[in-house]
Amino acid sequence: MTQAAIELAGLKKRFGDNEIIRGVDLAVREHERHALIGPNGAGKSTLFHLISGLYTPSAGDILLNGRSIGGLPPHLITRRGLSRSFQITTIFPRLSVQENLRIAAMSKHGRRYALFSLARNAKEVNRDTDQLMELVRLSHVRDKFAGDLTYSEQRALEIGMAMGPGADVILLDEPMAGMSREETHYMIDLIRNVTVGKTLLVVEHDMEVVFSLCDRISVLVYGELIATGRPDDIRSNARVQEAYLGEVVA
Ligand SMILES: Nc1ncnc2c1ncn2[C@@H]1O[C@H](COP(=O)(O)OP(=O)(O)OP(=O)(O)O)[C@@H](O)[C@H]1O
Repeated sequence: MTQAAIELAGLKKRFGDNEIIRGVDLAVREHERHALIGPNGAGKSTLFHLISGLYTPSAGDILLNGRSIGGLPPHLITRRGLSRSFQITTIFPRLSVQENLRIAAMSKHGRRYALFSLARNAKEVNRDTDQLMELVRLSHVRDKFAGDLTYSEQRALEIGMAMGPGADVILLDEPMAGMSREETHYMIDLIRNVTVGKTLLVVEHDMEVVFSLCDRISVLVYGELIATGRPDDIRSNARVQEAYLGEVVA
């Protein structure tokens, strides 16, 4: 059995008297694509904020590739190999696609910058930038301002930005939000490609995306996981049907 890429152990988050995450245990396996679903307000974003270091756990622990990251700030968690995208777009609109991805690629090399290795690093950064651009299929718009891209191209760029730091664990928060069916299908394929050999944890409301993209699914309801399993098991799980899926898939 492979080691978990992300492990949550008795994880809790309280805001004042309100316990939003109420003791979550979860092991996201290395190299799996794992979806986190649940009704509005279940705590999905809060869980992402905890894993990526924006929030500090009230109790419990978070392990990344077997090492505790609970309470570490976001930049140190990124350095340990975890990267995330946000519900809101986080690209630089007045920079080109190439410049945006270059910034992301540079953050991978940042710590190794030294006077005598500048030239070599610049070459590596350029190579990584081109690779990223190909991976998210934006080479044909490399010189366009990010702000002038179509909506789905911007989301693809955002995924490229998240991949840039060389992360092997990727968190995507509602990557399909606001997309047409056609754009959604394109994006499923793109995400499948960019996450080969990586671990993906994705929050997504679109059940077609979840069922076709992910190996396993976890269902969060009122801050507690009520089920984790393969798509077919989740689809036929009576508790999940009652708590969530019944409302979503007619
Ligand atoms: N900083 C905060 N302070 C107080 N309460 C918060 C804070 N952040 C989130 N909450 C509360 O936690 C609950 C869970 O919110 P969260 O955004 O994590 O849910 P979600 O499952 O991501 O919902 P959605 O699907 O609508 O995005 C909500 O009741 C929200 O009001």
